[in-house]
Amino acid sequence: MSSRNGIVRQNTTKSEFFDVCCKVMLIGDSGVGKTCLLVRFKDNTFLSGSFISTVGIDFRNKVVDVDGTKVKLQIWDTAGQERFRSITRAYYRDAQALLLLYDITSKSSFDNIRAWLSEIREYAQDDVVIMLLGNKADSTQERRVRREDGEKLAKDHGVAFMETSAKTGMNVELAFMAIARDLKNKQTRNPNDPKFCLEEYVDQEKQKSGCCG
Ligand SMILES: Nc1nc2c(ncn2[C@@H]2O[C@H](COP(=O)(O)OP(=O)(O)OP(=O)(O)O)[C@@H](O)[C@H]2O)c(=O)[nH]1
Repeated sequence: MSSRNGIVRQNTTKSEFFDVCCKVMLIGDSGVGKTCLLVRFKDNTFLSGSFISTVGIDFRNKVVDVDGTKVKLQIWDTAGQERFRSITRAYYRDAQALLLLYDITSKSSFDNIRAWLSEIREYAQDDVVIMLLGNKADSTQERRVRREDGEKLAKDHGVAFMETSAKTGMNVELAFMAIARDLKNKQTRNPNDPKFCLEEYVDQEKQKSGCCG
């Protein structure tokens, strides 16, 4: 253990020092791309080929740097299938952030977002950070959900939004890094520091990168 800027730096393995640790959960219907998004972020690769559904719950760690603070993201990848719902519900309470995914080529996965949001309200912490992601943005020919509809839904529920592609990597780093920044600020902010606004930050970063998502 070591100390930096008044924050106790901890480690679980020699190569994995961190200052703050946050639990992030990936949720959404089966097949929307939760596992692929996580693998893209963690290993910068795309899992193509046959689709193997997650059974129950799985997790991976990644330590990222936010303005010199090492943030350990413990990312829980949940099974989207209904039959595993009682298992995943049990993990909601510990999550500080939720990445809620739909698939832009699947109208039903988008329509189910309202039900997912109700579930979040019921089982997650009141101050949980939520980001809505419209994944598979590379599949332009098969698109069934307009970006504007995703934006509107997110706005109606006061959550940040972006479209992503686990296949091309579009916005994947941005989504996780924005969450890491928000959670780091929550844990290390002095009472007089200005509040961090995730939605504003995401909009600024999307404009900077010139990316439409
Ligand atoms: N074109 C495209 N395909 C994707 C993308 N992300 C995932 N896929 C494909 O979608 C299928 C499902 O992806 P998964 O990541 O396994 O989906 P999941 O949400 O984890 O599914 P469950 O584990 O059942 O909840 C796979 O065949 C992936 O190759 C993407 O960004 N673009």
